[in-house]
Amino acid sequence: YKRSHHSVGIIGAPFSKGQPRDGVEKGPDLIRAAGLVKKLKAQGCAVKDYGNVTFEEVANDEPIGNVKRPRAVGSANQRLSAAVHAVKNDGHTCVMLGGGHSLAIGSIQGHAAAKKDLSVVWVDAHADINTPLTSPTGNIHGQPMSYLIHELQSKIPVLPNFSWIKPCVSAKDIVYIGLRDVDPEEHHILKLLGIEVYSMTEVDRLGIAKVMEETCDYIFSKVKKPIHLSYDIDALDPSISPATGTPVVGGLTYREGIYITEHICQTGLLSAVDMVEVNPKRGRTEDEISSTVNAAVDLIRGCFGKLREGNHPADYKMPLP
Ligand SMILES: N[C@H]1CN[C@H](C(=O)O)[C@@H]1CCC[B-](O)(O)O
Ligand SMILES: [Mn+2]
Ligand SMILES: [Mn+2]
Repeated sequence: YKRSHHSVGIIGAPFSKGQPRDGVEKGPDLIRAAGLVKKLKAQGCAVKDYGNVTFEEVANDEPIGNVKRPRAVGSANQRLSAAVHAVKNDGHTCVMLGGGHSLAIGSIQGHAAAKKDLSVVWVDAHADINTPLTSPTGNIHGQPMSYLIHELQSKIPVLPNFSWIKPCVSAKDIVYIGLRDVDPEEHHILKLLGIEVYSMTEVDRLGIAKVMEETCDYIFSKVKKPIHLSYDIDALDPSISPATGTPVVGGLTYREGIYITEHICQTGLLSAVDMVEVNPKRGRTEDEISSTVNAAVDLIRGCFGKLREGNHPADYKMPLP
């Protein structure tokens, strides 16, 4: 039984403007209300909740090209980046509760500011790697990776409130798991950059255990880097997590989703995790909302040592008669 002490810093990022559906800003407080802090403490973690980042209102945030809400998204991510950097400087593993996936821009940027070279494991039905010029919708939650990857910077136009972003991830340090709805332009980018992808086809073909074994072999084949796990709740099958903005059938089972976090945890290299795209307004019933929120909580608990075999404190002593 591997004993390791987890120190967790939680940041709420109630932000929805990287995508068109209201409600995703409710994610952080819903996940807290489901008992995340108490449950992490109960499994032996030290937990500090840094509260929610406050985001400035941006008026007249007209699209640039087809890119929607660029000024609000750039400003929000600059604030989030500073908050994540501070949590890392305090020595915690950072948990960023979204909010939409555009927030990965600030989360990864702030993480890289503190830890330099990162490996990124992106668990998602989608690649979120459109550039502002390839995006079919202009929604920035489909683009966050493009602003972060060194090899794509020649393809990124200047955007207001985006000039603070410094590309910080190399294509070779990225692994995708769960892809099943990738735009043609994104597919071209993934192939062009030779990015490691375990789509749902590979999950079916190899099984999740082999996917995780190969993922870790791949990211550790060179020097071991701190892991940034960016988990979009829509990676899970909509039968488990329907309350999300862009659900896609044929997703990860609850068990596969948890296996991913258990496996990442045992590497001992998890340094930051995003849990994004929980949107209560996309749940048709309370049960759909609670199933989605509880899955998010359980995935985070798996990141910090919760095992399905059970756990017990290292210093546990059986009661004596
Ligand atoms: N249908 C996908 C694929 N590409 C689209 C886009 O770029 O707007 C959608 C993005 C989902 C973002 B999400 O993964 O953060 O939910
Ligand atoms: Mn997604
Ligand atoms: Mn996403």
